[in-house]
Amino acid sequence: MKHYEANFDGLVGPTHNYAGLSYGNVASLNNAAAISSPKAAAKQGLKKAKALADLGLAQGMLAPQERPDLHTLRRIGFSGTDAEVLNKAAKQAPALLRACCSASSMWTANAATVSPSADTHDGKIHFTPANLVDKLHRSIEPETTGNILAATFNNSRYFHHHQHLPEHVSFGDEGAANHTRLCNEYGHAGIELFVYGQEATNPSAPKPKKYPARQTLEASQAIARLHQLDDESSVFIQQNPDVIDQGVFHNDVIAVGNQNVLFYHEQAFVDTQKKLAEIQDKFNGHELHFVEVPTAKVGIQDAVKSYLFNTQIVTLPNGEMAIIAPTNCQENEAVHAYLNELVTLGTPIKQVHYFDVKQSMQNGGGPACLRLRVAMNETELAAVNPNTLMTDELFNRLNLWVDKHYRDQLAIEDLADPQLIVESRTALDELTQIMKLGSVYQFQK
Ligand SMILES: NCCC[C@H](NC(=O)CCC(=O)O)C(=O)O
Repeated sequence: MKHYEANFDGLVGPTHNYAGLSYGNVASLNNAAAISSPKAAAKQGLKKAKALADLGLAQGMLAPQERPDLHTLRRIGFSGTDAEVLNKAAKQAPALLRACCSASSMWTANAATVSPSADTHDGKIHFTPANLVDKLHRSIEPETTGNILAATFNNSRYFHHHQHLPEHVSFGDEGAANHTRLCNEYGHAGIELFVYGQEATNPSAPKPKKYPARQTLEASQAIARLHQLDDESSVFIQQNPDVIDQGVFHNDVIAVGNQNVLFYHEQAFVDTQKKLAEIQDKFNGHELHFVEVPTAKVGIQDAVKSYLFNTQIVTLPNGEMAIIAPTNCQENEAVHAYLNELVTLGTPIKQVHYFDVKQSMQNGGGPACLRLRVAMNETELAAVNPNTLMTDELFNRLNLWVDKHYRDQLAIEDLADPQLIVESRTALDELTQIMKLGSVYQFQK
């Protein structure tokens, strides 16, 4: 039986914009009110996804969400026709309108946490959409995320879909961005690392002083229970609160793992040595590579700016590992030098491939934020909705679809344009036909 780790990238939605919505995410705040290009953003993402498929990797796409989110605007009291709802929100509550227009579902690392069948008791792949309660614009994603995941992984024999965790800060959950799996081979049982920012039920435990810790230990533990993971194969690690205060709002901004490699910054975790020993112990004596990047080589600011750790580490068909990095890593001297050195260090990582995903980077989302990993065997992969899997044909179709429906430029004021509702719905309706998703959006119900 063959095994894969598929990446499901989030297709950038037609309203991609820079609204400065994510306090604690330095890029989002720094680029607030900049003019975006939804068309360029979607094409950058598609190009990266297609390049990974061309490298021989299993690659899928996840549909974006309906924005502006008229359903939420109506829920909070704006009434009338769609255009009236939008106009009233733009005048009376522009900040709420901006929250209802974000294309943030593109960062599918935050769509859900996924545990492959080799790790779970019932032998199914488990999915729990992230509730994303820390940010208003993201907290409106989970229900539709659940619909899209169910339409993509649409076979109950292999895929178990859970509801998102209760919508309270005690259960703040940001999905796979705070979850890494280490294993020998993708098809073998692995250990799942859950990295959290704070303990909700223990006020004396360490937490950041300035920026929010979006993930709680309680949420991570709930996911491990739901996904039927063993204690022997789960490790809970606290993220260093000091680095959260320096802009590391998710663990995937400071660490990433693949198979038997954990690539992380010296300052990433609390109790690092103890936790590495626990990982080693639970890994049952198999060879592990802890690739630690010292502050002396790459400081936290450089890591946050370049997104050195928001890279994807992938295993190529020839067994070598490659790093999929944003071009921002090439442009940062210290980081570029580090990556050039890394491929010579004798770790399994032998190649670096750079991609321009700047439209996403300007909102704090790198290559790793743009993808949700799903480790699968060939039977499970064959059970995935085939119209979501990247092929030459899907790539061409989606590029034409973007050309037809997406704007070249979008300014914050444009979010009040009722025409954007029509454009966005027309595009998404056509997309659900291309990807054969059925009715996953509110406007289709
Ligand atoms: N995993 C990367 C997530 C990036 C995302 N940025 C945003 O939502 C920015 C949106 C804006 O500011 O317009 C976030 O912070 O959750």
